[in-house]
Amino acid sequence: MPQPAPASPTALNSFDEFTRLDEVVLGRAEHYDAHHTDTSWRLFFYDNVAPVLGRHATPSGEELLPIPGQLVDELNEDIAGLADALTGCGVKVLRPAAPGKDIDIRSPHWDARATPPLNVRDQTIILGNTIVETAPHVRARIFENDLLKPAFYRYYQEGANWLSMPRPALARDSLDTAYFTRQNLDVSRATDSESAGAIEGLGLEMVFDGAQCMRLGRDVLVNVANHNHELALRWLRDNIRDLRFHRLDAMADNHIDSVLVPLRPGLMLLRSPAYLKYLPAAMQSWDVIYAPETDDSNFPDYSDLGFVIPIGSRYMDINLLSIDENTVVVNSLYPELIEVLEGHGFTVVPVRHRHRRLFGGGFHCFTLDTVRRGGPEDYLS
Ligand SMILES: N[C@@H](Cc1ccc(O)cc1)C(=O)O
Ligand SMILES: NC(=[NH2+])NCCC[C@H](N)C(=O)O
Repeated sequence: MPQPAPASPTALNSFDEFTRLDEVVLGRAEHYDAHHTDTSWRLFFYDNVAPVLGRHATPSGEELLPIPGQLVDELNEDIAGLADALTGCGVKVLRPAAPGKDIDIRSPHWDARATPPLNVRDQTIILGNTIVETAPHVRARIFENDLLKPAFYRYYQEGANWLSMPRPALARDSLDTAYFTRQNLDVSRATDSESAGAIEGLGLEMVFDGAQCMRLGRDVLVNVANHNHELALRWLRDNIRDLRFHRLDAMADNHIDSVLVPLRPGLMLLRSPAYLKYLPAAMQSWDVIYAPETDDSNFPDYSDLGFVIPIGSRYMDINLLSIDENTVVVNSLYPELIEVLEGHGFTVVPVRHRHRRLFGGGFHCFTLDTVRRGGPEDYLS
């Protein structure tokens, strides 16, 4: 049943992924007309893009990979549908500011075409009453949170705490390739075209995205797949003293929200049984809904549009957004999942989302849930 959201302004309060949602920031895609495929981008998406980078059809020297305008328009249509659905559920929807044009950014060591604030889950974690800005991996995303600052200041005025991890320089050797080399994967297709400058003596930096975390009340799961992430886990533990951070040992290359989504205490959605072993012991006895198989017919056919790189996997739609412990917003183009969730008694709000593999985000990625009703409960004992 839709419940009215409280009158604004509201204090920041978000400790988990599933208690009743009252307020959310929803990303936007205006001017998402290219992927800047520099080394930091290629490494970040390597799991998904390596096979395509290997094909002779790739824009090897050409770093700006254009995205057809029709796809951006369709994405914006789908996001508008998501905004309406959230409002219809009684959730207050805030938006980042819109970039007015394509923006080229430059640091002392590199330049990049800025990514618009679409996947707002990625560069921030809300931990209770604290906004934590994380340390971007992709150079094109380093100023992305500027467009969320109007919202962050609003919460700050209402009493939120606000912290930022040290901003990484993302110089030539800042990123750790260990996750790939440990699997004997050759990363040269990502690193061969590196043009960024080096900073003498710097080495691996703290680099980490908010979407590497899953929040469970007083506990937070943190995916650590390399030394960049290891430094960030230490920073989280040193700076947020009242939550318990659990290290997931390389459950994925980086983000985990298309692998695992806690649905309510004692029940989670998981990509497959192979991922259980990464979870804290207490979660291994939770009930699990495994993501039903999909095939290519669930995804648009882009053959008429020429070369379009899928930066997201087929599992992107696991990435749902909970309105409360019984209500979830799910991509209508994943009917197999809707059926399973309804079978478990969930009310599913279906919203169409076509191009999730091109822009690399589902509904969890597109949103930053700033106000939920739950507190720092102990769900793990
Ligand atoms: N393999 C990564 C790469 C990726 C990250 C973010 C995206 O938006 C898209 C793709 C996926 O989990 O997590
Ligand atoms: N918060 C996000 N942007 N999550 C996206 C994770 C996508 C994941 N790499 C996949 O390809 O399935």
